[in-house]
Amino acid sequence: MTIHQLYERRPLSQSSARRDAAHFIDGAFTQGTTGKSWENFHPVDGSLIGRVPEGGRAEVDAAVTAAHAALRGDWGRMSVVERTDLLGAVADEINRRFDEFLEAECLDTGKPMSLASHIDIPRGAANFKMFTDVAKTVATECFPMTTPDGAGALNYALRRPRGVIAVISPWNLPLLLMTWKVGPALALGNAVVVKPSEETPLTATLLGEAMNKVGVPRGVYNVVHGLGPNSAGELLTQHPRVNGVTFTGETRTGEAIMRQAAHGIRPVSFELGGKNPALIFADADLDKAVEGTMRSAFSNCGQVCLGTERVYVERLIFDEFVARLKQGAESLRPGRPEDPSTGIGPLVSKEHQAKVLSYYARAIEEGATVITGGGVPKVPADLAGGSWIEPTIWTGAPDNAAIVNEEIFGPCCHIRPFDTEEEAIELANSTPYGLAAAVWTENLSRAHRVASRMDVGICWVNSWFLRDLRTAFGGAKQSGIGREGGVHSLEFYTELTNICVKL
Ligand SMILES: NC(=O)C1=CN([C@@H]2O[C@H](COP(=O)(O)OP(=O)(O)OC[C@H]3O[C@@H](n4cnc5c(N)ncnc54)[C@H](O)[C@@H]3O)[C@@H](O)[C@H]2O)C=CC1
Ligand SMILES: O=C(O)/C=C/C=C(\O)C(=O)O
Repeated sequence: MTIHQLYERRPLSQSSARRDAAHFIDGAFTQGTTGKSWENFHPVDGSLIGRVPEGGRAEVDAAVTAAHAALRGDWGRMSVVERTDLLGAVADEINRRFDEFLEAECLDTGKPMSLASHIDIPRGAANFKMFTDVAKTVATECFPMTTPDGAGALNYALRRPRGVIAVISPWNLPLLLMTWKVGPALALGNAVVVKPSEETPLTATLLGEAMNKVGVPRGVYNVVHGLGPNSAGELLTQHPRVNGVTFTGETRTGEAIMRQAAHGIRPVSFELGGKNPALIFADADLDKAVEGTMRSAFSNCGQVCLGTERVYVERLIFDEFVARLKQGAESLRPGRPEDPSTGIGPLVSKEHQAKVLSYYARAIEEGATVITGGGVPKVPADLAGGSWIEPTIWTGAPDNAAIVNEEIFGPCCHIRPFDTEEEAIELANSTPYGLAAAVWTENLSRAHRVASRMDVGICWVNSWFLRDLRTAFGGAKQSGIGREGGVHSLEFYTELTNICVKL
């Protein structure tokens, strides 16, 4: 039976029992001691999924203490092979319980199962597998040197785990983005305390069960739920015994976390916001460019930091491109995650819907022309409680408009014509962000030339979100600090100790 057949008769929100989340500290699930909690709602219809406990100082302290104990205990003593075998088993366990992870992720986010079953959950498992390979093949540098007595000396560098890593993760790709950090952290011998987004607590909690099932020692993987400021997020990133902080989310939040991590000089690794451009040249394969931009602007309801919110199209094909993207956007039918014909899910929450709608209103004030969308779609009565939004396309806004410069994080883009390659490059680089770009052209020389001038961490040519996990991933300018992925993750998750041996 396929996952869609499983849910054919009953919506996901009615087919599962109420699910309360729990902290996972030192290998055990707990509701903690604060007595505070919040309600977690299904963004599709506003139904209650369950309650989430809010962690405080006691939970954060307990989790950090457990993580240090794990580093001093069995986990710290394991060989790389033993450690990576266990993490391979975690990946297998995610795959074995694939449907449970899928259901939890779609309950929390409302995203279509067709999307999460192809991207979120498989990547959750792959993030563990990939970094076990990296950890097993880490090389080290060695510099033989001469000394005045002629005997010489040998320098070699040992890579050691950094220690206890705080992982602060967002709600748009909850399991994928959390394991993208937990995978390398653990493979390289660290222990983690995760503070998942308050919007999406379930898959991080479920991963605790997988860790216990395969025998990952207690204290290696900890989860403390809570909010950001004045709550578990701030307490964790300020905690004096946390040795490094890795974060994916909004740039302004990154600034706050950086200040918090400054106490005690803790290193940070940040993947932050974007206002990513797509450049569509007249010599592009238009079918591919339209299909790629459809995905980059609208998939996951536009809640992807790498998504395209600015599209620059060579004037010769501008009208045709706009017409075709409009047609595509209007074909996206809102629906429940379990419905295979669903083209677009809701935004993650009512709060985020209000934010995106405020930009839709701002677009009008700024003089943009609404090509399609701009509001809340009509949905069947049983979905009326959800945080739905129309895929939206604008043209004609001035280059300094907020909708052209600020990250909206919704299914929307502004399309503007350009006349020369030089102009397109200048427009693409014109925001303080520098996460990703997409260049669409069939001209090989132009592809390389333009890509090399994008001020971004990741530039796709004739594609989008094509991910090889061995590559450096991260943002330039205000879109991040550092790179993760493949051997690049070694930089943040390990400390180098140079050993100089006099011969
Ligand atoms: N570029 C990206 O990858 C993402 C961008 N966003 C954007 O950010 C906006 C705000 O959404 P949020 O969920 O609030 O994202 P956020 O970036 O504020 O939060 C992400 C994570 O950081 C935590 N956090 C917030 N403040 C903190 C603090 N002072 N110390 C420690 N942890 C803290 C949150 O609890 C959550 O786990 C969204 O409307 C969206 O536009 C949201 C998610 C991902
Ligand atoms: O593929 C990845 O590792 C990450 C993809 C998306 C994000 O980082 C994001 O939307 O925040």
